Amino acid sequence: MTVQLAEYDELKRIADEELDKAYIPYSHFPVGAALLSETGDIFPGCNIENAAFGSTMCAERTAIFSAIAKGQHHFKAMVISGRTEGAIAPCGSCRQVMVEWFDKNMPIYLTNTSGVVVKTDLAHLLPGSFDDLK
Ligand SMILES: O=c1ccn([C@H]2C[C@H](O)[C@@H](CO)O2)c(=O)[nH]1
Ligand SMILES: [Zn+2]
Repeated sequence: MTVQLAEYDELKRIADEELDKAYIPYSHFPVGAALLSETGDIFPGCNIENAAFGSTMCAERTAIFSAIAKGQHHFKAMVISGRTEGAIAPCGSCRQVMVEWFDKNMPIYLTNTSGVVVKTDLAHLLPGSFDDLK
């Protein structure tokens, strides 16, 4: 599965843009995501916190669930961004949700706003995952 450089650049731009949309009154830790569907549409996501901390939604799942709600089931790439020192890393819950929707080798780019980019996939992020359907 190939992702064009222009597609990556657009995903990265949107993931970075989402950092300013994150609702983070509790952690002050913004996360941005952008998901490219097979149809070429891009679904943005930011983290959205809640006073009941467990009701917080991560940026990655915001993007994935928004795409599903639009009827998209097939995806080509995801970019995640953080204002972190190194590359941002998705939490365990997000990795499990990704397994439900992404191919094991779909490119996932873990980035920050200082130029770090790590290209990975679910085979590396969640090896040996529980995966009933595939
Ligand atoms: O994969 C992750 C991990 C954490 N966060 C958010 C949740 C919370 O708002 C903040 C601190 O955990 O970062 C994400 O958006 N994605
Ligand atoms: Zn998460």
